Amino acid sequence: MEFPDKEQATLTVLGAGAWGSALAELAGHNGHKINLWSRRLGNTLEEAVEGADLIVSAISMKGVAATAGKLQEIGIPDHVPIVTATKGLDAESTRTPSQIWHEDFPDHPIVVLSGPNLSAEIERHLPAATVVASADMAAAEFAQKLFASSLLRVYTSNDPMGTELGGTLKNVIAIASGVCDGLELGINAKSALLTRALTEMIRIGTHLGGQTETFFGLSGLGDMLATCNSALSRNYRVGYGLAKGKTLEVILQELGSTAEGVNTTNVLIAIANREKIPVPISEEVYRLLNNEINPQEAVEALMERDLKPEFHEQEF
Ligand SMILES: NC(=O)C1=CN([C@@H]2O[C@H](COP(=O)(O)OP(=O)(O)OC[C@H]3O[C@@H](n4cnc5c(N)ncnc54)[C@H](O)[C@@H]3O)[C@@H](O)[C@H]2O)C=CC1
Ligand SMILES: O=C(CO)COP(=O)(O)O
Repeated sequence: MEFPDKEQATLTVLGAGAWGSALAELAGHNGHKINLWSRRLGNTLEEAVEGADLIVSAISMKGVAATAGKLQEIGIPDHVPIVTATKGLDAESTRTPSQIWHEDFPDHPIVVLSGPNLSAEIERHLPAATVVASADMAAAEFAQKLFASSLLRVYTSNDPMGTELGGTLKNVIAIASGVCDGLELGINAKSALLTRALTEMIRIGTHLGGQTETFFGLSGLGDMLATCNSALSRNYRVGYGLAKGKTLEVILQELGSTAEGVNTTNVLIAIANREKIPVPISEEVYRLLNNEINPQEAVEALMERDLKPEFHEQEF
């Protein structure tokens, strides 16, 4: 499929929160025309997608299925790619955002955009890199061209599932990392946590269809490093706040925006139990978020697990 080679393309960005606004600004910086849609802006979805060369979804996980359903009723021309930038798992169906978009739009190229992209840094025009991944390489290259600039280096990938799961699973680990820093456990502990967390992400991520090497790239390890080391990350702040004795309710109220890791942890544990995949770090995050243990007990539980080799033969 050939995509339009225009100086000025028209992009529709669904979701005018922190990430949707930053993505709109990045594409706008390249001279493209942006139609921004959100429930609060007052324009209709129908108006927003009219004439779009590409549609970007940056809405929170909880709104993806309903918005995709509405857009399906409206209909969009077949060749228009849908780029999904949401990092989460659907609470009801356990599907990823790209799976939802693909089921509703089986004839459209679906592209996943994910990487170490803290929106507050992007808004300050600090340099960053990201990945656009799709089974349709021409569509990934089209998205690459629209977003790449001196502000954002964009790589392509043919592994949408691995790219999407890296960005999604690391939010659970960011909560654990915030706990680690909040309890002031030190750099040895944090290095151990993040390294074992990557093994855990690869174990579940490859089981769900991602490629191992993708988790070592920008959308996996890269995003884990960004999110697990920055107080700009809302998921990190959830863990940090819990370690400092705040309740989840108060932390989320103070954040006032999306921390996907909370819902993702619950869905991930449902998947891990169903598929019988061990996810010990995520399991402790789950118990902590659900008031079954306190932060100190979570650390003790991880330290006291059965002794074992670092790698199983079948891993990697
Ligand atoms: N902020 C960041 O640094 C980054 C965020 N992301 C991901 O992007 C997604 C959105 O995050 P933010 O923009 O930061 O969150 P936000 O809380 O700032 O904005 C959320 C957006 O989703 C919309 N929304 C929420 N529920 C909805 C529903 N039921 N129907 C339709 N729209 C709905 C809101 O109106 C708003 O436009 C999340 O999945 C997040 O993990 C990805 C990369 C970076
Ligand atoms: O995904 C992100 C950075 O890549 C944003 O992280 P938070 O959602 O934790 O703020």
